[in-house]
Amino acid sequence: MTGTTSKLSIEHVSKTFPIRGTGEQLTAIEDIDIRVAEGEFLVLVGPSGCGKSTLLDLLGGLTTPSTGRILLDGVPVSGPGLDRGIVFQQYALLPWRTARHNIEFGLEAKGLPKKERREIADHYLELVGLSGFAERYPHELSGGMKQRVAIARSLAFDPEVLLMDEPFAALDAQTRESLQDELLRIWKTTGKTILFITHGIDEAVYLGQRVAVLTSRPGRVKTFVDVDIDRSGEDTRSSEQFREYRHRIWSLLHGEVERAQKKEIAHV
Ligand SMILES: Nc1ncnc2c1ncn2[C@@H]1O[C@H](COP(=O)(O)OP(=O)(O)OP(=O)(O)O)[C@@H](O)[C@H]1O
Repeated sequence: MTGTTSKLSIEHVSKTFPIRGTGEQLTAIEDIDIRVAEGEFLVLVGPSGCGKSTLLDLLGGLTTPSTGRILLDGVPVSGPGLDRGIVFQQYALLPWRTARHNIEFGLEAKGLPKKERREIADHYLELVGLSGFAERYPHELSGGMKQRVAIARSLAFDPEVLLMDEPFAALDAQTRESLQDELLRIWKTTGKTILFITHGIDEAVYLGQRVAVLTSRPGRVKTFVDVDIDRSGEDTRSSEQFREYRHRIWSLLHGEVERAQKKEIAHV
């Protein structure tokens, strides 16, 4: 895949941080090279501490790479922008705004008139299955519903890519699985390019067209796995195909998780 056809290019990106009081540097991620195609659903999976949040901060334009570069539609990312929608583990909804007004938030920043904002917000409320909940405040919604609002809010300003940082990690297993289905449906409907970060192997296999397996710190791409499974059946997660992919990714991650745990214990 060449740089010109990629929606999002992460080109040989490394990030180091100074270790306070030592004069030394910690390499959080090293030589990460990922090209995400337009409309692709790419999942990053890696052990704790491998630099997933560091990479997301770089993609969000909150920090800059120590080496390498990040391009969106061929243009270097130079700061935060509405061309990237970010959905976090914690819903980050404004508690004093209703679901509809939370979704309208990004549209206000874009300067859209009130009527248009409302129409767009209602469209995305419908897309995430919350048409009847427009007037509810976040504390009146379940965790799964709040995350649906967060997804709707990110989609409403029509970003070029959707960056998702363990968005379902705080939800119970059943809600998580139903939101995974919803997300696949939304992805098919909107054709958005999605980069999804997770610890979960099942989640990675279920959602990703392609899964990038990361190493323990410093985070590097160990390998890419193309996931080609039939998700149209009743219980995809129990299929033989699914189990084979899960085992393959588990095998790739297993050693990395052990290495990460040893490092944590040794505080290195
Ligand atoms: N601002 C910073 N200054 C110094 N070190 C940092 C900074 N941010 C992250 N690190 C270090 O970089 C490494 C990667 O951290 P990061 O939070 O990106 O990992 P992660 O994969 O998101 O972790 P987790 O899965 O546990 O959330 C860690 O060792 C962390 O301590």
